[in-house]
Amino acid sequence: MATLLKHSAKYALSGRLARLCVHSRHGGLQCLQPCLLPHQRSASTGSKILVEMDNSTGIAVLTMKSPPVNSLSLDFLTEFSISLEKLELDRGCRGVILTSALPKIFSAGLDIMEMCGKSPEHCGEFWKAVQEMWLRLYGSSMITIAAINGSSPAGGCLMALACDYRIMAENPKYSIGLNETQLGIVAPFWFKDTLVNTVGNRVAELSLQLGLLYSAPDALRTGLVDLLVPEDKVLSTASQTMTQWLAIPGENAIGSNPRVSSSKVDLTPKVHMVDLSHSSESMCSLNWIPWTCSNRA
Ligand SMILES: CC/C=C\CC(=O)SCCNC(=O)CCNC(=O)[C@H](O)C(C)(C)COP(=O)(O)OP(=O)(O)OC[C@H]1O[C@@H](n2cnc3c(N)ncnc32)[C@H](O)[C@@H]1OP(=O)(O)O
Repeated sequence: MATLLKHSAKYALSGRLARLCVHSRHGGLQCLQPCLLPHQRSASTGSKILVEMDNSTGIAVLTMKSPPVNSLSLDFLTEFSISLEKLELDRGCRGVILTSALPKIFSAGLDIMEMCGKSPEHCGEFWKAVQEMWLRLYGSSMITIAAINGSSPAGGCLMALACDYRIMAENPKYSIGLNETQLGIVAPFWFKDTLVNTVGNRVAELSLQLGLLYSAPDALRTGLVDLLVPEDKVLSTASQTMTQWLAIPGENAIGSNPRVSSSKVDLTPKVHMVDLSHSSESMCSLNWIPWTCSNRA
């Protein structure tokens, strides 16, 4: 497992996800139904994720559509990771916009029902799925933009932080942040490192210790998000921003993957910087599931 995590999420996780596609009892790829739309667009939808791909631009929109709050259940996370893996393997896809179909909510974070009264085996499977979601998103070779069109606490914030750029609706009622400590849960080091890489040490320290949820304007001030726009402009702005990012010359200029924009050059190493290798075994064991740790204490 250590070697698996040390290498890029892209290939390391393919095997497991591929097996899930075939054998998953959680639905996964089996429920993805492709269909064609005009103008070189294609779409596939599962029960919780809609993926729309524009083949002329190489931009995919991944829309979370799991009412009431897009909570990150095991089923959701499995479908999410499979959808992202499919896009990663599609050489025509260069950028992914992550957004929500639900009014007022981007994602409520981890599904609390997955953390209560479940067997240790289930908790282990769930926690691995959380890690896989993060590895796949943070380690993606595609440009990833979060179009945050609603509140996004805890694991929802982690999803947004794992993207390259964050655009949020300028609605002061929407909040975002890693509020785990408010729930009596210690955010794992890779949650922390993802936040530090975005907002810096001091803001991350205050944010995590106090479990702060920021309003959209405060999130912009602290650097948690990069841009606020009117709610009805979140997706169109994300598309425009994506086009700008994709215009940066590809890495083929320096003899590497032609799909990958050079703006991603510093991103893949972020997964390595967060040194998962030394602790990956324990991360994937029950000892490293934060809420079971606090239960034992
Ligand atoms: C180590 C890492 C550990 C943890 C990371 C995490 O992600 S833990 C989860 C943390 N999430 C939260 O703290 C979010 C809690 N939810 C909210 O703050 C609000 O629900 C939210 C998302 C702002 C939406 O508010 P709104 O007023 O629009 O809806 P309401 O609160 O009435 O919720 C609607 C129904 O959704 C259920 N629900 C909400 N959050 C979750 C969740 N995280 N998991 C599962 N279910 C959730 C809520 O219970 C309501 O259900 P209902 O049956 O209608 O009563």
